[in-house]
Amino acid sequence: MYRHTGPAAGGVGERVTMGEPAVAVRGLTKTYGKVEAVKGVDFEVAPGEVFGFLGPNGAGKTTTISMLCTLADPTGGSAAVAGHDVVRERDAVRRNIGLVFQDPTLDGYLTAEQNLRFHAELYGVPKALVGDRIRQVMEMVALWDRKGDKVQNFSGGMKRRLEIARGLLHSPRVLFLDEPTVGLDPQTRSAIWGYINRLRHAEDITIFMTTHYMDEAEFCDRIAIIDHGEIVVIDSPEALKASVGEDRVQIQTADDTAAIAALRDRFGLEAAVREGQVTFAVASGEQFVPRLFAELGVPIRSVSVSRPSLDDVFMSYTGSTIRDAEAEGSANAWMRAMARR
Ligand SMILES: Nc1ncnc2c1ncn2[C@@H]1O[C@H](COP(=O)(O)OP(=O)(O)OP(=O)(O)O)[C@@H](O)[C@H]1O
Repeated sequence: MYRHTGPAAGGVGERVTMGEPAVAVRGLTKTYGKVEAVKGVDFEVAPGEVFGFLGPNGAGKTTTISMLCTLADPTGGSAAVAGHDVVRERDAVRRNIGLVFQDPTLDGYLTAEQNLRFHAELYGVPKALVGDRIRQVMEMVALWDRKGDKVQNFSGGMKRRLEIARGLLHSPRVLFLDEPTVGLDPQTRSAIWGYINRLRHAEDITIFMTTHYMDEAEFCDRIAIIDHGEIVVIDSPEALKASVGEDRVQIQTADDTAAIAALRDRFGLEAAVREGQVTFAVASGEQFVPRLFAELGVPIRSVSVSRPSLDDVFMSYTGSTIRDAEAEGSANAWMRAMARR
């Protein structure tokens, strides 16, 4: 549990030397028995960056973040956070990081403020600073007026906001957010992103987050796409979309197999069924659609054309959409569970 991972009391917020990466990872590997959860990943995150790990369920995001937060031991490679090795300098790493994980770890029977005071004590935040700092972080997530309420009466979104406030309380150099908005309604998700965006301007902090939501990945300065434990590509969302270039066309047809064959034979296009629709990429979708209707030879029920999105980037680099990858992962998990019976 989170509270057991606190560092020895003492120091808050050691400074990262200028120019030193906030996170530096070399050949980081984690295996669980036969499962290679993370297969030797390499990347660096610059100070002040919002860096996102984007991948479907089971891709290895939580395992990576757990190793960076010293909650899991790597089986190979190395990682340094705020200049400290995650294996040899655990306490120094823990002093310099804040964590917001998927499962809430707040004490429901305590008030919001009591939860934060408990955390401040655990992290050795100087007593003279605690009151002001609690107010500052609670105002940042718009919970100051609820400070005296028991957390068990909070909504899911309020709890997540309080966790973010708690993660920031000891002025960490790097804030780790594992799926910060998973399970929340769209309105609360967008509010949380508002807080995160304000936070990056208000605090001198690096943010490392994981997500499987494409729209959230758009907020990151750079994203690493992770699939089956490997990083497939790292770049800014804009550069990744530009690298894909082509428009995505999706059609619903009376006969998908015939449509895929016709696209290959008549237009030289490779198409596949994605999310239940025949999907392919062309340079200019709008210009291509009239030709498609005229020449495909298979009745088309509907057509949609979209500019490259991170979905297309994901598909282009992994050969699957993130939703199909998640569906495949669930099916595999189900088959493994049935095989064990
Ligand atoms: N403690 C564990 N024991 C055995 N296998 C594990 C353990 N933790 C993770 N795994 C396996 O490692 C792989 C990566 O899991 P991980 O939780 O890192 O993925 P993820 O990308 O974070 O997915 P999610 O978004 O669902 O959390 C999966 O195959 C998972 O089943």
